[in-house]
Amino acid sequence: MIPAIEVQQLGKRYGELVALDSIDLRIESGAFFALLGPNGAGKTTLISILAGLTRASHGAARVMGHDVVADYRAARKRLGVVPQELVYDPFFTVRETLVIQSGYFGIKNNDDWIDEILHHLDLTEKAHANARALSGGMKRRLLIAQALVHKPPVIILDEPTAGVDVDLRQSLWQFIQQLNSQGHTIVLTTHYLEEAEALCNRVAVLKQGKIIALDSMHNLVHSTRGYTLKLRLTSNDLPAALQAWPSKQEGHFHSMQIEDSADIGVILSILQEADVRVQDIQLQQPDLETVFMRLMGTAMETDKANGVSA
Ligand SMILES: Nc1ncnc2c1ncn2[C@@H]1O[C@H](COP(=O)(O)OP(=O)(O)OP(=O)(O)O)[C@@H](O)[C@H]1O
Repeated sequence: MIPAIEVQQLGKRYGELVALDSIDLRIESGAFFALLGPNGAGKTTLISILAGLTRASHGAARVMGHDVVADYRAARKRLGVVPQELVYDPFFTVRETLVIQSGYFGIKNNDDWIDEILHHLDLTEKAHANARALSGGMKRRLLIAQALVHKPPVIILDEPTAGVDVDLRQSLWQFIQQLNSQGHTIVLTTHYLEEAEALCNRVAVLKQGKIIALDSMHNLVHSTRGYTLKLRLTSNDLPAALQAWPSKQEGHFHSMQIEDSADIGVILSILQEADVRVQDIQLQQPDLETVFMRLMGTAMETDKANGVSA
């Protein structure tokens, strides 16, 4: 099957700065894909190249098999991008904006689909409101609607839920999941790692223009061994016998890294011997956030070893 997105040795420089460092990436059709990374990692640069807004310095990128430069129109038609920045045309109403956007893709009589999008994004009541009169969250919803007017098989959402309230977030994800189950490929960048973990089945992590992890969400999250044991104790300090244990203080809790469940018994018996009582105990499985933080730490250590400054 043709991959939804295929990127080969793709690089982008801004002067001396390497925003993308010869990356290879294949996103299968039908995936719900998370593109993660800290600020400045290169996510938006990659998206801009795919959307034809930025020219790569070298390498190739294809959307549904169409080269984003040589076959720009075909590639662009297959892609819907929700940009990170709130850009909108202040002169038009919500509905007019969507009709005009449909026109860019040569689509006439798009009313039924526009109504459906407006409904799912809870914008029906604002259909005749001027775009400039919308709240920030509503403007973001309009951007999402604009990206969907031509029913693109590949949808890229760059931080789509920034500034969107909890209720709408839920209904937005339901809609996006519905589109994914109908066969649309979804690529999501977000700093809300919980959202990415719940929704996406594959993930790439970018750091300083390089892909430092690429795997299924399940494999990536379970690549980290061990658990976090959180303890609230009657004493502020850990007993001497536990001082060397990998741990940190988080509010009232001591957060301890343990390898396996047998460690729990060891820790509890040390506490009992030291006459320290446990007021609250929580055991946390590794999650995407733990893995992400570790990956960022490892990448920094590798950079230091290679003499790269952060
Ligand atoms: N037009 C530009 N001119 C110069 N440098 C740029 C330009 N656009 C991006 N950069 C730089 O390229 C690097 C990658 O930026 P990019 O916006 O792709 O990161 P990002 O992963 O999307 O970050 P964020 O999570 O903050 O959105 C950054 O160091 C940024 O400063």
